[in-house]
Amino acid sequence: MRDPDPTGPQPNLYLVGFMGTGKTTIGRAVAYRLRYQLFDSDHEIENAQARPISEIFATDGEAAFRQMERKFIETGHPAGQSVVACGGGLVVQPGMLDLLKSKGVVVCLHASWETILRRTSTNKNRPLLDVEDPMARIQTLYKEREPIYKRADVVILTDHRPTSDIISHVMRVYRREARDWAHAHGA
Ligand SMILES: Nc1ncnc2c1ncn2[C@@H]1O[C@H](COP(=O)(O)OP(=O)(O)O)[C@@H](O)[C@H]1O
Ligand SMILES: O=C(O)C1=C[C@@H](OP(=O)(O)O)[C@@H](O)[C@H](O)C1
Ligand SMILES: [Mg+2]
Repeated sequence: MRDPDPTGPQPNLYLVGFMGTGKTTIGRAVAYRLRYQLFDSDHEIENAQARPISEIFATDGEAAFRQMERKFIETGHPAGQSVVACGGGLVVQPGMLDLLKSKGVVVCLHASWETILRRTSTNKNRPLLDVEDPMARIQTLYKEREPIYKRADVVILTDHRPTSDIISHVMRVYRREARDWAHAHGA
């Protein structure tokens, strides 16, 4: 089903949250329903660099990747009518959450550690979890990042929920938050 209210305010929607919470999957579906452009920060960086994230991490290191994420957010996408599925660490950089909030609505997808482990164990393209004990790494990183994720405009739980349910929830929340965002930003 497409958006029932295409006449409301149309600020960007930023999906943030830990690896495996469904940002890429949900972002694609929500962009389709809103008839917005979809940007996935990971895919944008891989395209610009013409190499996979694992290679960027291995060759240039994580700090260089974070710079690429920052550059994408600062210059690489339109100011409205876009859904941006962010890589899990993008929003954790200093100042980034407030920057995203100034540009649009920020929704965080949440999942338990067990769900994250299950959803990320099927592929090896997340270098930070390509370690001997991925659960320990998930827990450490999550604890570090949680204070930032909790400061999103809205946090949506995704454990044991079909994607269709989460998509509807994100749509509902986006419409409400978009009105508040437009009001606060005089848009
Ligand atoms: N609600 C869900 N229920 C079951 N599997 C899901 C759900 N959301 C995402 N997935 C699966 O989890 C994996 C990671 O999803 P992805 O969208 O890549 O997450 P992220 O971009 O947050 O890392 C994919 O295989 C996806 O199909
Ligand atoms: O959390 C992170 O630091 C990362 C998350 C990944 O994106 P997803 O959250 O889409 O898996 C990707 O950007 C990179 O592997 C680093
Ligand atoms: Mg993703």
